[in-house]
Amino acid sequence: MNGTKFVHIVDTTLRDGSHAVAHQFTREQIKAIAGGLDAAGVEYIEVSHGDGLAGSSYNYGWAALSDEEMLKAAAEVIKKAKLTVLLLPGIGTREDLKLAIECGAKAVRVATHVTEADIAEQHIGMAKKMGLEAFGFLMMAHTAPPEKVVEQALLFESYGADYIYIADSAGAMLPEDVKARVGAVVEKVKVPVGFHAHNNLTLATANCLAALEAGATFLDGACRGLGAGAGNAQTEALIGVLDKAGYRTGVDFYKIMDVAEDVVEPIMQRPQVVRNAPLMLGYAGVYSSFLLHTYRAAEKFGLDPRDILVELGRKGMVGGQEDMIVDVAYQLAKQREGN
Ligand SMILES: C[C@H](O)CC(=O)C(=O)O
Ligand SMILES: [Mn+2]
Repeated sequence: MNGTKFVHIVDTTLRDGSHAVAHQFTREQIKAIAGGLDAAGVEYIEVSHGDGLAGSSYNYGWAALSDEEMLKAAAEVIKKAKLTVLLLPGIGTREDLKLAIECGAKAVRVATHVTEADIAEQHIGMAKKMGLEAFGFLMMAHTAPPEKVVEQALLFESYGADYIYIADSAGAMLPEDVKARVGAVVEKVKVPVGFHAHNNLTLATANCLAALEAGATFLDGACRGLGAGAGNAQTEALIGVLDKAGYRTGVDFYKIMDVAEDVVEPIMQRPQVVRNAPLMLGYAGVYSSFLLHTYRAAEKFGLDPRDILVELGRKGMVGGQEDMIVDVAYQLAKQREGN
């Protein structure tokens, strides 16, 4: 039992979940989900295109709504939670961040590849100057050893980040991998540390517990797990598990289950189960956001999505290289023809 240890919950249904609905959330859906999460007591509600502010594009996928429309819809119904946005340096700009604040954002997660924290210096600095809570979010953390993750986390901290997040973007980590990275970072930084899981290997909730054991105090979830690849840790399940394990979250278990079942489940385009391709994402260590792009490329070239994912993993493709998926599929198809 963990006595009275408090775990801060960031729900990312309306951001990571955007990947799972091909960025087509409507105003009504955003209002219903954000309102439900707020009433359930979720502390941070992340709302953005799946790839962050200004992510709507040919490369990442066009969104049904602009950032402004999404954020305003959420802000209209949020009474207590902190409206949070994601920003990837190189995609989102100062202007996007200013707009997000005008729409009610209180926190930003500045996300970089795990070895590229240095590109976030200006963005974290300007977020702090603008009065936002700033998270440094290290993506694809399984690709770097713990010492490297620590080095990068310290950079975020030196830029003024209030919190550091370690993201298992490919859902590729085992609990021991999570403990090694989260534990090493917790030991070296002074700010609180969080963990963002993907369920590609069915380990999202177990990995969240491993992160807490290693000293994390922030966790991400998404209702029904709605997120890229096989999705994220299921917020409602996480709340139940944390309660049983003796942690407090301030989130009402019944209310969050109702948001998941009555509001999120009806809008899901497919059940967030671990099908073969998402499982292969985790096994091959591929960025979860590549899943839908891979399905499309597989269909176009008559390939098995798993073969494309294995090749993407072998090539070490990272977020931002979505355009290379078609290229890899084309090369594989040509090789097959040759054989
Ligand atoms: C931009 C990514 O989708 C951020 C994220 O959720 C991850 O790396 O995982
Ligand atoms: Mn994610």
